[in-house]
Amino acid sequence: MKMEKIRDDIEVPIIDLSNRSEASKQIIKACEELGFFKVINHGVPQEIISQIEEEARAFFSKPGSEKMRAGPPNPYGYGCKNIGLKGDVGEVEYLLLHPNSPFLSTHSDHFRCAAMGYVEAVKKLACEILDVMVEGLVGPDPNPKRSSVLSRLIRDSESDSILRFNHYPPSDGRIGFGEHTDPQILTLLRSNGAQGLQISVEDGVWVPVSPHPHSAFCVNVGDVLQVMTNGRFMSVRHRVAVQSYKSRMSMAYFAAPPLHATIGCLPGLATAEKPALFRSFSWGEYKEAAFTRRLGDSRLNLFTLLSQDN
Ligand SMILES: C=C1C[C@]23C[C@@]1(O)CC[C@H]2[C@@]12CC[C@H](O)[C@@](C)(C(=O)O1)[C@H]2[C@@H]3C(=O)O
Ligand SMILES: O=C(O)CCC(=O)C(=O)O
Ligand SMILES: [Fe+2]
Repeated sequence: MKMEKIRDDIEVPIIDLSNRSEASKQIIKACEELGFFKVINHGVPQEIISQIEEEARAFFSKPGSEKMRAGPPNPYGYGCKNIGLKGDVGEVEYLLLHPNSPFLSTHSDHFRCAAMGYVEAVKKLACEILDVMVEGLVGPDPNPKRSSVLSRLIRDSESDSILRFNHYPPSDGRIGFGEHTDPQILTLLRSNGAQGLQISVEDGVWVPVSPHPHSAFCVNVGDVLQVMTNGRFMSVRHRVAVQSYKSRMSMAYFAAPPLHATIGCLPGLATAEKPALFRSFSWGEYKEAAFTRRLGDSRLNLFTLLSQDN
């Protein structure tokens, strides 16, 4: 068995969004070094968070037979232990929702309202973080078309963003969600006080992400953002292994472009010294590659421009 090491001397940085110019520098640094950071003073009302957390708790406390009625996840719906379609398993049950999908209509009005309210609020936050990132990457730009180059993809009415609720039982360290990268642009995660999320800083070396202070969101770079920043930002492998008598609940908003959007390096980030690392593709093409593979498979290498290595 591969030897593993846990490093608890590294902390995911906490970034205060109320100071935009400082936040911009800190976000760039975090995305280059760890691919993960937490945000506070993010503007998402606590009431909106509490409402959806309460609905999620109520959903997971229903009897199995009732939850099964919201499944199987093909790809949206309720799932238990099986993750994706290629045989990956973990100590987790989950609900995967596409906010534009009719699947939401199988839930109560309460649930639907709370989920839609939450999605609107986290979408706004994701867009703000992406605008701050672009500012840090290319400097302030009075042209809104250029400064919103990333957030526009998320605001688009055809954006393929999804919402995931995870519920992990108490455990002695078993794998709840195996190691993987998130395929989309950016992930915004909230969790209850039970720890379990770990990020990989090098092969076999894991950094636990401490349960976020009550008000924080944990944010991570997805594969698409790695491509759009020409590898400057890192889509980092992470996993969940709960070691607690408490169960862990998490909610992840995966901010994604529309299926037809073309994904390529942002203007100015590929240069003669650092040519584009990846070929362009549509999000639909990438998603198909992602969703037909194992959880831990690397997908970005399918789009790497190999000629650069030769
Ligand atoms: C095994 C898989 C589950 C996943 C689709 C995939 O084929 C590979 C990527 C997985 C992942 C990880 C991040 C998100 O939780 C997720 C919803 C996503 O977009 O990609 C899951 C997919 C899933 O659970 O269906
Ligand atoms: O539950 C968590 O903390 C993380 C889950 C995750 O990585 C995912 O849903 O992609
Ligand atoms: Fe993830």
